Amino acid sequence: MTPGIRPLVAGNWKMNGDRDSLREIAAIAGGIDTALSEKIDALICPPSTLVYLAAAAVQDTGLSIGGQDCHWAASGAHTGDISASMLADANATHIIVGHSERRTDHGESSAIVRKKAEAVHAEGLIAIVCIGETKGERDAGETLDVLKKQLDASVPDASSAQNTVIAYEPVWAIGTGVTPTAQDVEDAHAFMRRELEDRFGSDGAGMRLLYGGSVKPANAGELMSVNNVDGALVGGASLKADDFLAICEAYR
Ligand SMILES: O=C(CO)COP(=O)(O)O
Repeated sequence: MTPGIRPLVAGNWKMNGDRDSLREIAAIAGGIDTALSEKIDALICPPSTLVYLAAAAVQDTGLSIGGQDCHWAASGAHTGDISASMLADANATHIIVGHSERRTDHGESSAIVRKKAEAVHAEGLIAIVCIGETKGERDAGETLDVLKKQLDASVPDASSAQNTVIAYEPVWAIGTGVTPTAQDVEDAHAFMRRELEDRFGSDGAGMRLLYGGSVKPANAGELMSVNNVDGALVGGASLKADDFLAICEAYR
């Protein structure tokens, strides 16, 4: 938590979900009651095939719908890609950029991630910029160096507390059931906060810093109470309404 910052609990469905899954999204929206939505923002990022339908299903609820990635261009000859303006047109409010699976599977550099985040901002949407070290980098004691390099190169200069969320996702904690200790998370988030304050001043102080990587109902309470952790980016446990809502409940 950071005093004065409204938490964001975000689900990244990755390459999972079909139209049947809209029921799960409706169930999540139904579980974010008024009391909870006064305390947190809640977001699900389904595959792009479902964004428009999901956004229609959650209208006037405490749940928002986002995209998982976008191209940096608004339109053009980029077969298979989707633009931030298309996701905006489908009523997405946020777009994840720079997820480690994009960086690894698609060779995305921080320079590309930055261009994508700029495209998100240009559409008036919120960019969730992901950073995080690999196991090898952590073992070599390079975690904070990696975070600094990725923050510097991935986060656009025009970022503000309103249009940008940073998600710290240690690559080795994603989908493994293994998480860093609360102290390790606190150290990483304190470091990111200092870096962002140095660069963006009060906007850096107000940016939401999410933790992601094997967040589940059993560890959400501990992880979400860590200083400078302003919410979660949840993968596997966001696919089932009961699990995702149990994570949100950490903030009730
Ligand atoms: O990559 C993640 C969210 O973007 C985390 O995934 P898991 O919660 O499945 O570890």
